[in-house]
Amino acid sequence: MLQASHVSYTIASRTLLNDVSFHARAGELLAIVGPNGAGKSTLLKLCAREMAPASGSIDVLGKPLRGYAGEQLALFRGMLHQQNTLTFPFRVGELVLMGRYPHYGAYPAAADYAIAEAALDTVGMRPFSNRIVSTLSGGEQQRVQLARVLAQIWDVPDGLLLLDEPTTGLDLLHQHQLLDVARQMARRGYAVVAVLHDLNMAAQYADQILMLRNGRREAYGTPRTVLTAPLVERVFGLPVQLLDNPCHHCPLIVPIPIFQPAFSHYSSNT
Ligand SMILES: Nc1ncnc2c1ncn2[C@@H]1O[C@H](COP(=O)(O)OP(=O)(O)OP(=O)(O)O)[C@@H](O)[C@H]1O
Repeated sequence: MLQASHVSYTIASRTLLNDVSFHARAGELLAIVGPNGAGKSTLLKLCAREMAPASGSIDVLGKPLRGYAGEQLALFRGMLHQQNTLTFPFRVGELVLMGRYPHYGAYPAAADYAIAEAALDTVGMRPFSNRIVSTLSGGEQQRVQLARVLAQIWDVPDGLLLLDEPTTGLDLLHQHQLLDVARQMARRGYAVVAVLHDLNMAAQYADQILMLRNGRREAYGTPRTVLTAPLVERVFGLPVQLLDNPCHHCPLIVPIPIFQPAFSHYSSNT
């Protein structure tokens, strides 16, 4: 579905991504993981065509990403950003219906309303349809934004769903619910790419993992091949123990704290 080949990105003579290649396949959820500043969001923005690579190529459905018109892309590529700022007091239902905008002419059709409602149902936010979005909690807003993106690509056969740290601000139930929805979208035939910080969530939900460090591809493959203790330790700088998750038959990463007491230099004598 999406093929990135030898992608590099430079800004102000600083290389943020260096020779990164991967394939996001239809039917699969690909997790991008890595330490802060590794280049994960930058890579996702390149995949969304919000920016263009300095070198290398990104193809979608066998065609260069840069060859698509913006309106064409909006029909099948949805992107959930880390932060979404609203400058107008939209209601929840209105905002989600906006996701359908690329698909309708002057006015939404009955099918667009139905899809917006179904997307809100999927994230459990339909009872909030009439609320002003800014009055919702952070996690509720995140779920509404996901519904908007889902509504956008709901009825296309081979959509591309890009999620940048989608579980931020969500409670335990809704973190899992969100990634379950993402995986269900993948199983419906979409290619789903999600930037995730929680390696155990990536292990549980991703079909493939791309691990970045300092803008470079450090590892790429199934959770079992990528999430090894030596690699996680090397990339994240934290010793971990690797167990077998008995519920999901995937790796379970247990960090081993190495930190000194943070306030030891403020002893009672000082
Ligand atoms: N416009 C910019 N100008 C200069 N540096 C930038 C710019 N945008 C991003 N960077 C730097 O590029 C690096 C990669 O940023 P990016 O947001 O892709 O990282 P990330 O892996 O998503 O990090 P995090 O996990 O903290 O969200 C960071 O060091 C960031 O400071």
